Amino acid sequence: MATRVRPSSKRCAVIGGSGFLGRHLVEKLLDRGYAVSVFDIRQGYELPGVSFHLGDLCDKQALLSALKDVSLVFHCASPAPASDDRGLFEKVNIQGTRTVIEACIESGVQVKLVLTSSASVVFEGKDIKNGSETLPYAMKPIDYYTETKIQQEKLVLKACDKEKGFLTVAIRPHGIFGPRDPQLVPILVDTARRGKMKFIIGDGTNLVDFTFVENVVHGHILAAERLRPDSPICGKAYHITNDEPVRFWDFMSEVLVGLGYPAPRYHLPYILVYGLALLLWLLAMILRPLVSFKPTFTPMRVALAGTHHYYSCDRAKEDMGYKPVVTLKEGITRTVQSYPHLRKEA
Ligand SMILES: NC(=O)C1=CN([C@@H]2O[C@H](COP(=O)(O)OP(=O)(O)OC[C@H]3O[C@@H](n4cnc5c(N)ncnc54)[C@H](OP(=O)(O)O)[C@@H]3O)[C@@H](O)[C@H]2O)C=CC1
Ligand SMILES: CC(C)CCC[C@@H](C)[C@H]1CC[C@H]2C3=C(CC[C@]12C)[C@@]1(C)CCC(=O)C[C@@H]1CC3
Repeated sequence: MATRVRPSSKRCAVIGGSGFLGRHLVEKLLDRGYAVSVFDIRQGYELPGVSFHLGDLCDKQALLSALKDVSLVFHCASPAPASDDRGLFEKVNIQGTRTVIEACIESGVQVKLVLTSSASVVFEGKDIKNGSETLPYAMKPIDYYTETKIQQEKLVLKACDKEKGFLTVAIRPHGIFGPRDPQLVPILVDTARRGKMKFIIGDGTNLVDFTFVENVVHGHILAAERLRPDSPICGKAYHITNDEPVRFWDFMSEVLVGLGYPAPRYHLPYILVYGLALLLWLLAMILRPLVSFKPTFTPMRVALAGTHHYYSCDRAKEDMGYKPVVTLKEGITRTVQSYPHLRKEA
């Protein structure tokens, strides 16, 4: 009978480790003495202590070689929400996550899987104020990305099996920002440079969670280290936020002004902008075979910009001792400083 090697508890794998969150997670894991195997479709950087395994997470054989001798797996790979490609989301977030689960189970005796889910799995485009993890999954998710993140989270939590030694947990961050973020600040600045950030959608008082990337990393590592058969976190989902809901438009203004752009000033009714965004989106879908254009103000972005959506992280505080490690103010300062190339030229 073949003997199985018990994996080193200080070796872990980060699927999606070349991405924004993944790389921050890898850096913190290295600080904490872990050796890290990154699995991704691209190699984003080089670091001592990190081995890269390039491949698609839908390919089980490729995954199995990256998970060799690993007892802890973080899964934070996903296509970008802006890609709006239903087939790709289904393939990567649903089929790919099934493959990740199978590979984890086949690869080791005791394996822990920490999934990066999203707080958006309960968001339907209507106000959520201090939402807890007891909220039901969205019946009408706002886009394909969210639809497949729901399926992905369900798969991972359902797979938790203490008898088989396969332990899972899902972290639900919201609005991650920080140095090297490829979407929030770059899209915001691009919109400002094209002169489209003059307007506030709605009355501007809607509160939202924006979460500094290091707090999201902290939540992942706490979850990984507390994930044991006797722990209450097995098979559960946890909101990880900055615990400082902020007005969406105050946050945007602070980042814009920090980078030298004017803050938006004029108000437009939410329902009008949402209706226009929906029309444009439909038009883009119909014309897709002939011309390709990507509207900036998608229905999803307008819904996120014009409603309340902030979440309670009390469950993470109680079960994992979570507390944000970087304040919103400090997070914004560090983020703005990290983008000198996006500053408005004088
Ligand atoms: N950013 C945010 O505000 C939030 C993000 N999340 C979740 O956090 C996670 C990380 O997001 P973020 O760091 O922003 O995203 P990134 O796009 O920066 O990182 C994801 C990484 O996964 C890679 N990847 C995509 N498809 C595959 C595949 N088939 N096989 C292997 N690797 C793949 C990407 O490569 P490539 O770049 O080439 O596509 C990228 O390197 C995601 O699961 C996302 O859903 C949740 C809440 C909020
Ligand atoms: C054009 C402007 C109205 C908005 C510019 C900023 C937006 C690009 C971002 C504001 C809120 C962000 C957000 C996400 C992506 C970037 C924003 C839309 C997510 C959709 C990323 C993935 C998730 O899981 C949820 C996030 C919610 C907030």
